Amino acid sequence: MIENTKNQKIKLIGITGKMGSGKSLFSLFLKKKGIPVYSSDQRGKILMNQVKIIKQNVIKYFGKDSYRKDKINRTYLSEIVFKNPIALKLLCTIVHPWILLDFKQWMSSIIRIQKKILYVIKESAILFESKSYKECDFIITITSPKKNMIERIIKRDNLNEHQIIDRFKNQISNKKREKESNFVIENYLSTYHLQKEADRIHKLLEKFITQKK
Ligand SMILES: CC(C)(COP(=O)(O)OP(=O)(O)OC[C@H]1O[C@@H](n2cnc3c(N)ncnc32)[C@H](O)[C@@H]1O)[C@@H](O)C(=O)NCCC(=O)NCCS
Ligand SMILES: Nc1ncnc2c1ncn2[C@@H]1O[C@H](COP(=O)(O)OP(=O)(O)OP(=O)(O)O)[C@@H](O)[C@H]1O
Repeated sequence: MIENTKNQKIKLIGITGKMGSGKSLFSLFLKKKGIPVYSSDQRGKILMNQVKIIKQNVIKYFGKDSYRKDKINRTYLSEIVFKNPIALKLLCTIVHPWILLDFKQWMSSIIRIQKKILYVIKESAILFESKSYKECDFIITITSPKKNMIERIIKRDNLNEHQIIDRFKNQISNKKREKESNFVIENYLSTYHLQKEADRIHKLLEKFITQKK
């Protein structure tokens, strides 16, 4: 929970789920309602391109090929880290402190600009693994059948099934996520259905938050 300048409390909602579960789409539906969304994936990659120390460390430990034309070489790094948990941990150690700092700065700017919002969203595939869940007031897990997730990622990204499975192996089980979550959204129907679920959760959150004040 974060306090704005008027001592109003803004709740932090964590949205998580395995790769391709639909957490970005779910967050987008809430964003369209005016809810600020911080995407850890997106910001992580921007920071890897922009922050000099990250760049220096990534090159130091993973080699010059980690960057191509000054941009992070996602294919090269993915091939290394998603096959090797120790390498992934090292990359996370380099990048995550910067994501945490960036999130704090983002939050401060939201508090300055937005006076009326009740909650903000932090979207992260690794909300639990990174321990960020501890700062959240409510946690939403998006789940999908494995088959659907794989189909969607193949359609969206230039990845094959083996590469997708390698990433899944580095993510905690849905059982563990669900245990710590306030809401679990099953995304196995249409995107229209997911949108309706986002509407329902938005109303519930508004109700809970205003009741607790
Ligand atoms: C290796 C990188 C460059 C690959 O980039 P790419 O564009 O292919 O993937 P992207 O970052 O969009 O992530 C896509 C999905 O991969 C999975 N994934 C990414 N990082 C991790 C991780 N550290 N642990 C487990 N799964 C991960 C998530 O499901 C994520 O949503 C990138 O994933 C990376 O730098 N990851 C480590 C830093 C990190 O943890 N960032 C925040 C992720 S929430
Ligand atoms: N119910 C659905 N029906 C059809 N397509 C869907 C559905 N839900 C999500 N998608 C699509 O599947 C893809 C993956 O969804 P999304 O990007 O939201 O997943 P994610 O959990 O954020 O994945 P990642 O961790 O890789 O970022 C997107 O192209 C999205 O538009």
